[in-house]
Amino acid sequence: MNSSGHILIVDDDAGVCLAARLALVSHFTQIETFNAPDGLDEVIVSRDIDAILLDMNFRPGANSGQDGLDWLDRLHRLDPSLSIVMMTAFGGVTLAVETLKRGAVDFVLKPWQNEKLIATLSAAVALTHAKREAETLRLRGAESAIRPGMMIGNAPSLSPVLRHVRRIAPTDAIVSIVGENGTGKETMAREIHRLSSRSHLPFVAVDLGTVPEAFVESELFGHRRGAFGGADADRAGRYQAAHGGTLYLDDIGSLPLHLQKRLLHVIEHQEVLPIGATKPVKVNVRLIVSSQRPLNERVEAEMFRSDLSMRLDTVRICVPPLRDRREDIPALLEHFLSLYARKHNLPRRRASGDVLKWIESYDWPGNIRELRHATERATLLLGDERLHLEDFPFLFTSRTPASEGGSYNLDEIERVAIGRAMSDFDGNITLAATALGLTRPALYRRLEKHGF
Ligand SMILES: Nc1ncnc2c1ncn2[C@@H]1O[C@H](COP(=O)(O)OP(=O)(O)OP(=O)(O)O)[C@@H](O)[C@H]1O
Repeated sequence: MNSSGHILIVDDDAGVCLAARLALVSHFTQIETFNAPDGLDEVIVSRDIDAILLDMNFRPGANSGQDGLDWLDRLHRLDPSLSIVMMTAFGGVTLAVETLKRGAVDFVLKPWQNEKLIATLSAAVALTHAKREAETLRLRGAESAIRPGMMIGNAPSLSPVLRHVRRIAPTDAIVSIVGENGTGKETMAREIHRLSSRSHLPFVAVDLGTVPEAFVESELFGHRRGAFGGADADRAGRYQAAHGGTLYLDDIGSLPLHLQKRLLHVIEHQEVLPIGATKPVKVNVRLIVSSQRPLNERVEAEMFRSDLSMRLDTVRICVPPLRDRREDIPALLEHFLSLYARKHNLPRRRASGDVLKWIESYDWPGNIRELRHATERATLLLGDERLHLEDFPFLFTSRTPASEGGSYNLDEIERVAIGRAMSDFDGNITLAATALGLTRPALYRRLEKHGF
């Protein structure tokens, strides 16, 4: 029997490592041995390991098993799907039970019987594979809910945008998407790709705002081996990687001036010249770019070439901020609540009318991304299944400061005091009401009156 599997054996006794390797080598695809667990965390995050056979004691004379338990905890936290089988010459039943409670999948006593060792590790590898497959399916299920085609939104301010998207998607036109942070520009770009004839070919996204300036050229257009120090192999750029499909350049306004002419050339000739290459490579790519502000503002500031701006900005799609499409907030909230409940295996929380009203009236400066993160946080903080104002303390922080300047208007003073109390007590109604000298219903009435 040969179980495909990559096994690590960790024991300070080189003889034990050798004996285990000999017993296992013809049954698994790869065996590695280590005389100490130091550095194991790096190994398991950087390589595809299927099971670990881990000793309990690593220091001379130690026999308490504490080292093994500590490493078991550490590795298990790092990758809960990875099966760890413990081995010891000293452990009795108590220690065995303790390791199983802490996440080990099984326990082997030294000296072992080879058949038993092989069977235990085969089962451990199979378990790792099953857990990873289940995890992949679960995440795939969870993510698919936010994949293109499942875009949430039918607010009146979004409908003309979506109509426009559907009209231009099947063409090869370059599209420029403009919108604030987190409004869904990349989601929109993916939707355009999905609705185009290129949908079965790659969609490649590059956030130009995060690529250091010195690397942008190589990132986009690639390089040949030896083109510069550190270029030890040919590398295709993202433009080539998107061949046949769509290239999405986020934050196009930050493309360095000296590369703007090159991009224009690539668009016009549909060919890229990797750094250090002598012959250009033909590419067939549909380009979608995005920016937070219209590109002509960068042109006016002399940070962007007007010829490139005109080429990129012929079809412009403006994604409205969430505060201008509040009608979509309940659906988005519901969507993220069920997404994160599934992703984290937690009960799905429900938003009652009052909480929903406040969430809807908040301005969401970070737009859909902020709503998404706030919903994930609220799911993880799970107090009970109903959402409470305390789960969204920032709803009040942003409303507080308007009139710090010393207004004499009693109504205004009341509004500021309530905002501050809600913020100081993280949205906890009972504590805020007590601090303000009000009953809970009275505080609710005033929150409503002041439009919190
Ligand atoms: N219509 C939508 N329905 C569901 N989820 C959405 C929708 N639009 C955006 N999202 C989610 O909101 C988050 C932000 O979206 P996205 O990354 O597309 O925004 P962006 O405008 O490109 O952000 P940035 O300005 O940072 O580049 C993502 O997690 C995305 O899945």
